[in-house]
Amino acid sequence: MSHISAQRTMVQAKFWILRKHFEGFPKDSDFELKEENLPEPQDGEVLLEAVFLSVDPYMRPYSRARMKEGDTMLGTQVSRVVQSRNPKYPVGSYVVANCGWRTRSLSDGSDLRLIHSDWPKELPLSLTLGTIGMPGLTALYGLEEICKIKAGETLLVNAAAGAVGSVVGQIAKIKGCRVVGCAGSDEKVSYLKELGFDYAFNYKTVSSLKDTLLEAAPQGYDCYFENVGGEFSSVVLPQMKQFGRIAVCGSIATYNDTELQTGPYVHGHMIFKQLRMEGFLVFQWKHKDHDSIKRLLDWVKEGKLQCREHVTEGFENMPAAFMAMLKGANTGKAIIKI
Ligand SMILES: NC(=O)C1=CN([C@@H]2O[C@H](COP(=O)(O)OP(=O)(O)OC[C@H]3O[C@@H](n4cnc5c(N)ncnc54)[C@H](OP(=O)(O)O)[C@@H]3O)[C@@H](O)[C@H]2O)C=CC1
Ligand SMILES: C/C=C/C(C)=O
Repeated sequence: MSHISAQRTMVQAKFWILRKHFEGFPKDSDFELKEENLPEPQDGEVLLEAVFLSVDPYMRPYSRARMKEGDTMLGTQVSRVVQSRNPKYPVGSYVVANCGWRTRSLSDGSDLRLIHSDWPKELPLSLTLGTIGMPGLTALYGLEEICKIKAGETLLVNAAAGAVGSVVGQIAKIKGCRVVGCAGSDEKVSYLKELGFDYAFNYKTVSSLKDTLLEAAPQGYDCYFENVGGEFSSVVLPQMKQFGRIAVCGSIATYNDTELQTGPYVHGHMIFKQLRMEGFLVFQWKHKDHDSIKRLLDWVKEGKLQCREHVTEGFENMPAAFMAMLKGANTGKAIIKI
């Protein structure tokens, strides 16, 4: 009898594993879809059902640094609590969960952030994975903690139509800056103009990146929010102003490289322009997240911060959505909807 009841309470979960470490750009065959049965939650545990999942650039470098072949693809999701033996997370509540590419998961609560029940009805919960989540916090901290941006300054941001970049540009505008952004298609450039960027260009079609940067800001740049890395930076550095600040947030142009890129050395510009260049990870300011999330949410509610999402339907399409994001298919945050 007890055997029958145990069988009845199992639920099926699907999950994507890293079948083979990526070599260069990821391939379909690097991923594998698996299934397993999950038991009922034990004391302190909850059973989660994924509603929205995130695909992010960090999954590419972190796959090598933090995963071994056979591991579940890492990542965050918005999930609904469907069974609970943890009073902090009642049935029906929603959480941001750090449980990877999975449809259902058991959690002891340690990797969850509750989305408060007063979350505005008119806003999709998926924003907690984008503008009002990790990418939005990255934009805010990079600007305030690293660039220490001030009204009247000129900022350059690349991958500007993406999850982080679109928030960077808009916050810089809120703070009274002149904002120059670039992205990889004309449609994205139109979006940047809609968002209020002062100058936007398609880095894939300009005849000279150097001349375009010069035209956009003849006096140079006070701050550079670096999302891309590689050759692009070599062109930007000479155009920084004295005492310019560079927030090194990401290096997506190099994540799929099999050999290290070399470029012009930066030292001359760093010294004679007295530049400050600092790499950072968003988690450094975790202690500020609670207040920062509220600030981002308030800006969204006030209409000062606009959000766009690139939504892919279906858990089975996660690898395709991830690879498409790495190729630039997304405008705004890349999200998977179950
Ligand atoms: N330091 C931190 O704590 C964090 C860092 N990041 C980093 O920020 C960056 C942006 O992340 P996120 O906003 O989530 O992603 P995005 O939503 O911006 O998506 C990635 C975008 O990168 C652009 N891109 C891809 N390949 C290249 C290339 N070779 N050269 C130039 N642009 C390219 C594409 O846009 P396009 O069409 O314009 O080329 C693509 O849409 C990444 O480098 C990421 O690793 C993100 C979160 C936290
Ligand atoms: C947390 C995200 C890190 C990067 C580099 O994307």
